[in-house]
Amino acid sequence: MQSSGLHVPDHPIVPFIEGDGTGRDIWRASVRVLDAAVEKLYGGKRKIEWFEVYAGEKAFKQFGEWLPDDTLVALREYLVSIKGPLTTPIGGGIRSLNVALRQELDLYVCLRPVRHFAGVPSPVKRPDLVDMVIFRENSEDIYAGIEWAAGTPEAQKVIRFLQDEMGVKKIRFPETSAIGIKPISKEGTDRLIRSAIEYAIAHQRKSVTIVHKGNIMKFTEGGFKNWGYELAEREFSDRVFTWAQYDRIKADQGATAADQAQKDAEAAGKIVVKDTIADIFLQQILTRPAEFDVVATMNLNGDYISDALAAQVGGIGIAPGANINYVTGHAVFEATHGTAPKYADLDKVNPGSVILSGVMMLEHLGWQEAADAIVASLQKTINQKIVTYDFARLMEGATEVKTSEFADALIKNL
Ligand SMILES: NC(=O)C1=CN([C@@H]2O[C@H](COP(=O)(O)OP(=O)(O)OC[C@H]3O[C@@H](n4cnc5c(N)ncnc54)[C@H](OP(=O)(O)O)[C@@H]3O)[C@@H](O)[C@H]2O)C=CC1
Ligand SMILES: O=C(O)CCC(=O)C(=O)O
Ligand SMILES: [Mg+2]
Repeated sequence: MQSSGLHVPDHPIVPFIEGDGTGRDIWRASVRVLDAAVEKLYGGKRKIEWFEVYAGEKAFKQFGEWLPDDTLVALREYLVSIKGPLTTPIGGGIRSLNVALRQELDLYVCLRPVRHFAGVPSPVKRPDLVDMVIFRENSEDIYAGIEWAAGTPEAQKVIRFLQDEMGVKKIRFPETSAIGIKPISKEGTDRLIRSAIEYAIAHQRKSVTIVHKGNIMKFTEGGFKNWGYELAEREFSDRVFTWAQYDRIKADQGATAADQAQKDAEAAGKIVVKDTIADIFLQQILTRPAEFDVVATMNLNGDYISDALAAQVGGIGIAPGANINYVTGHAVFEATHGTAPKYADLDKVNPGSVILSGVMMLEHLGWQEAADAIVASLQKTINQKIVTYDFARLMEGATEVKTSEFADALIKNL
């Protein structure tokens, strides 16, 4: 990583974590597709040197540790890596290894593009109108896992502090409450919103929508919204038009003038930075998806929104993502879905999400030709109605194939 960006050798060493559950089936299939595309496009001049590193159940079985230090050393050293999903137990046990990796490497953006591939079955009438890119803040929020279990001395201590020293009277059942903390900072918000706007500029996107619940959580989610607008106007004044500006023009000169100012800004190619409260956003992505483009939001909202939006374009079997620190160059590519344990080792699930995460990785490396070839092959394979169970159950006349066979079809269609 240099100030001009990533400099990628022709044979980069890329660490991978296979993942738990269905991760095993998916990784085996995905790596073949990625290698085949690179081989086909660059004829041996370029090649990824895969380096297995361990996390999750495989690491615990082999080394007695869920996230060995060596894994973190490798991910830091080699900058760009890819992983399968890792299991997080519910209500106890280890904390999320996925979150730990994001925190350890300070991967502050979770980038999840959502687009439709023609022919993929969807629950909505116009899935083709969904073309959004989620920028999910990845290091803060209630998601950071700062919480204490009900009945523990720690929870009691925090509750007593809140009641005795902060005058809090709103904890309904103080004796039996668990307590969680939701840190949202200006720095965290600034770097996320900056990345979202820079992406929107680089990819000629029309708008960035800040999604928050700032009417209720005024200082955390409301802070995110306000800091977002301030950052947009401070750092991108000649490239954006914000709804905060709109409101000021409306207050001074009336609604017609504000409308005209936005129209003029759009005609000049400026990016509209707007905001939406999270509950109505979840309705509007279904009813008016074409109005949303880049979406910038906090960690928990982003988690929910990414699965919801994935459903609109065919589900979690085709939902890629990346965890990125744009300053250090560290990036860990991973699917939006989890380990789907009931399907583990059946060679059944859709490897599309990890393969498309690999496509994002190839783009990140600047190997655009190989990335494009995989996307074209995926579209061709879907056109042939060769799909895994998740699509087959919703498509007429589909040929249902296994994970490995889907990879075979993709390679054939490259
Ligand atoms: N980044 C990560 O590593 C993530 C890890 N997780 C972890 O994964 C575990 C399981 O979580 P869970 O909530 O069940 O969510 P999952 O995403 O693992 O699975 C939920 C459902 O999504 C569908 N699905 C998932 N993956 C695929 C695929 N590749 N192809 C087709 N369909 C798929 C299946 O639906 P159906 O049954 O309808 O066919 C599955 O039952 C948890 O421990 C969770 O913490 C969760 C999310 C991300
Ligand atoms: O860490 C986990 O187990 C879940 C993570 C998750 O759902 C996500 O990042 O989308
Ligand atoms: Mg999730």
